[in-house]
Amino acid sequence: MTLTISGLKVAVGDREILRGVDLDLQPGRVHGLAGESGSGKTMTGLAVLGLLPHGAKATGRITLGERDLLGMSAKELNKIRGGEVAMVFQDPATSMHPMLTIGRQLTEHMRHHLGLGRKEARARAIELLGQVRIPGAASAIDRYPHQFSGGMRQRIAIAIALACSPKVLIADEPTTALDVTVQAGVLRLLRGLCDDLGLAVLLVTHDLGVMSAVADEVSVMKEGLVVETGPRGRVLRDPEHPYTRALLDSLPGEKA
Ligand SMILES: Nc1ncnc2c1ncn2[C@@H]1O[C@H](COP(=O)(O)OP(=O)(O)OP(=O)(O)O)[C@@H](O)[C@H]1O
Repeated sequence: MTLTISGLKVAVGDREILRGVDLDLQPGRVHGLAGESGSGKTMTGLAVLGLLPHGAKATGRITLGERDLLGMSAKELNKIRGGEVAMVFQDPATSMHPMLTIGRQLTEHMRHHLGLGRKEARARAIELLGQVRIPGAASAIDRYPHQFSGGMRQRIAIAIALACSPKVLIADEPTTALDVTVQAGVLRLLRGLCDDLGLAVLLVTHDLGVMSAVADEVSVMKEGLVVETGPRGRVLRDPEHPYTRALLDSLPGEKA
């Protein structure tokens, strides 16, 4: 399902944080969103999920298929969030409950959103853990988050995000907190899931290396606006905007 953001503005008090963002996410495509710290990447993702900070006001349109998410009631949005649109955050330690087994975290989600019974939910949880390549899924399901490495925890967080078969996945700096040696594996996993499940993925990252590894399209944000958008190869090799060029020039010895 296509998710289209058009003319999205977000203000907190009289401060404009997003000043008219346009983005188009397509099924089976990874759309990378780059830009300096504070440019509004995270706010864009949070706006899609209806999770903006208290007091923030959003205008414009965010359409999922035919439906406008910005016009939805809190109850309707609650159904979409975690159901049709899911999110993976930078630090899996903060998005998972430390005192609950990963099986419990996976199944609660499905029981709540999909109304599955205990047994069914557990079977699907094991299947999901296999899908994100957790070894020995049938026994891993009864362990706690701290019993896994950071990379494995992020894979589990991805499994939780996928539990209700979302159409859109927003991944906000999903590999930034990870050791470089495991980053590539998590990115490959995201890419594979996008292809296999036809997910529309928004990959928020300040890291253009991450971008060049997996994104199909790239958008670059600066001060609350998308200043450039296009196919990855074109944007990273032949940027039109001086700011994108400056971002590329700041990469240590690496060009996309
Ligand atoms: N809770 C909040 N209330 C008000 N303003 C906020 C809040 N959180 C963030 N902001 C402001 O919104 C702007 C955009 O922040 P955002 O987190 O979207 O940037 P970002 O591009 O994701 O940066 P980073 O790469 O550092 O995460 C920043 O100027 C930030 O100060």
